[in-house]
Amino acid sequence: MATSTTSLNVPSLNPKLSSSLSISSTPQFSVSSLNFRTHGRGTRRFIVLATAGLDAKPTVLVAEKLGAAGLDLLKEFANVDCSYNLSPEELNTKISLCDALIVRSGTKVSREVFESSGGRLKVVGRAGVGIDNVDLAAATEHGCLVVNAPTANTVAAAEHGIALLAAMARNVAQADASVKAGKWLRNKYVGVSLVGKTLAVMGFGKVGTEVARRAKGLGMHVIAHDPYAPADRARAIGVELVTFDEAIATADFISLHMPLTPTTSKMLNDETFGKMKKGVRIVNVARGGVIDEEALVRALDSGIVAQAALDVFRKEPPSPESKLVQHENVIVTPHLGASTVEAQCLVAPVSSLVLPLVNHGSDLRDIMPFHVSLQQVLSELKPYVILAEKLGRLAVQLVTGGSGVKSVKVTYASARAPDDLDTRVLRAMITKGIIEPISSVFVNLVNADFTAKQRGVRITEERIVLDGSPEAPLESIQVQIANVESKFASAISDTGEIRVEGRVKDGVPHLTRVGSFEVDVSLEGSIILCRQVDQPGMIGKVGSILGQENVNVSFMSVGRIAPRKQAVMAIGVDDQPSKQSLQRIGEIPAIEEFVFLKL
Ligand SMILES: NC(=O)c1ccc[n+]([C@@H]2O[C@H](COP(=O)([O-])OP(=O)(O)OC[C@H]3O[C@@H](n4cnc5c(N)ncnc54)[C@H](O)[C@@H]3O)[C@@H](O)[C@H]2O)c1
Ligand SMILES: O=C(O)[C@H](O)COP(=O)(O)O
Repeated sequence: MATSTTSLNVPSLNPKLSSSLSISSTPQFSVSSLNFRTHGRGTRRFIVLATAGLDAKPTVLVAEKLGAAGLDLLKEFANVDCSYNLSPEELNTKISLCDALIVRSGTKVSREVFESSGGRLKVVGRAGVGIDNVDLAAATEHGCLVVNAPTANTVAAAEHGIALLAAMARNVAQADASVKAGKWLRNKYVGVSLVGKTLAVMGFGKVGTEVARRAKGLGMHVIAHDPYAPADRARAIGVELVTFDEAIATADFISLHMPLTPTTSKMLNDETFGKMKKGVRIVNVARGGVIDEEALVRALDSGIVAQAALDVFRKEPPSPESKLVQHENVIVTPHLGASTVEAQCLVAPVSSLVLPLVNHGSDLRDIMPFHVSLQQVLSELKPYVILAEKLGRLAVQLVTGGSGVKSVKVTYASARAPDDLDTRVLRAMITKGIIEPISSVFVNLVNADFTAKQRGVRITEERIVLDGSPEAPLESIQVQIANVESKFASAISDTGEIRVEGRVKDGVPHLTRVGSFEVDVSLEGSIILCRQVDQPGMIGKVGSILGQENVNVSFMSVGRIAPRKQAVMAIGVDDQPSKQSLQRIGEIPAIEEFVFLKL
């Protein structure tokens, strides 16, 4: 019988997996091991799982340079095509001949790539953290798995942030260039000191935390802004969590470490630069898109921003004529945050994940820590899976910064017997909904529980067993987040938690409760929630503001405690209203609070 061999990166996939792999002692599998030398960190051992019965080696396209260890492993078990710097057209052509694709941040894995693959592409391996270059929705639609290495380059990115911070403060790059040009300008390149200065770390996740630790070692006063980070984690290393406005208004240095999401896109813009301390210095090793680059040039020219050090750009590579790149007070590096020998060694084994997923991706049971019938997920549970993710997404967007999401309770109401409904897929999707919008982690069925635990999020589940027909798997799903404040006070239930509840109606997920208010709005597009004093004409007023901007309203529903008392209006919109329209809605006298939520 022909034998092809696959390997599994046990440590980074799921720490529990080693136990589930003990099934591999069946005659179908043989297990051996492979050692990766990781510079300065000893040797890491990866289990290699040989699978009998698969005839052909998979073909893996490596579209960007991968560490030697990962490449060697791939070459042993797959046909490897290393083609770098492909144009989008070349990638689209090649992909139809490939089972897996490995990229870094430089390759755009667009919808066209998945469409061009004709169904052959099973896995995209991202040898690094950020997956904003992969169209995840298209990957899901095409049944393609995406895996990344979320922690492998954390230290490298943090070290690069600190390198840029110090180099910027002491004009290292400019001074180096001038000496090499034959000049000796000791008076021109007088720098500023770091000690005693306030550094605002924006995004207190993996990289942000490591930057904060190092900056404290340099004698800086470190504050951080992260709406979702728990204050106790910050306190533990002597960092104070503050609001966005406080962070930017008090900082001498700002270091950016949030993911690029619709909320963080162009977070630094004309308005926010205007609130900064004059002469602030900015470091960005996160993503270029979090800064409005034209606004940064204006802020540099006006002196609001004294200097900037940038590793990342909205478009990479940036145009060599870019005013920002050429600005004398800006130093730049070509997205080098993860580019250390050590980090590339650590991200390379992502290739060891790709191979088993190619071979077993159609039946995830082989690699999952639990057994779930994908058929069941795709048919019966599908709308509930979507509902679960969207409820998680809504709930986390209702949280105000400062307190951090730590305690999530999910309540399933169902007429099914407890052992007749496996809620683990739903829990994973709620975790995905809660964590993905606020982080660069890609949450899937395999890593959901581990990711939640790693971020200190405790998810508890409760079942309410209903009388009646068990034909539908679930009546409702409720998500509650405890011990947090909400940016929409009406989302807080009578017991003090943020509460959202949803149901599936005619196959479509609906939001049916916010806090103590009953609403009914289908979970498509985006949602505006308004609390108002119940009175005639409110739907018309809001509708006409949105209509003037050609924003299509898909659904409107009002839930009230009693006539003419407080009510919550939920408005489903297909398009994103402008800031001005949202502001006008907020200015309607009867509206007491409102929030815009993206699904
Ligand atoms: N330059 C590089 O080579 C390089 C290397 C590694 C990571 N990165 C990038 O750095 C960023 C951080 O990576 P990470 O691994 O620390 O991710 P992470 O998910 O661990 O941390 C991101 C943090 O940002 C926070 N956040 C989300 N929305 C926010 C907002 N609106 N305001 C403030 N904080 C917000 C999240 O709560 C989270 O704690 C990512 O964009 C990643 O792609 C770049
Ligand atoms: O998201 C990441 O992992 C970093 O931005 C590094 O990207 P790279 O793998 O292209 O260096």
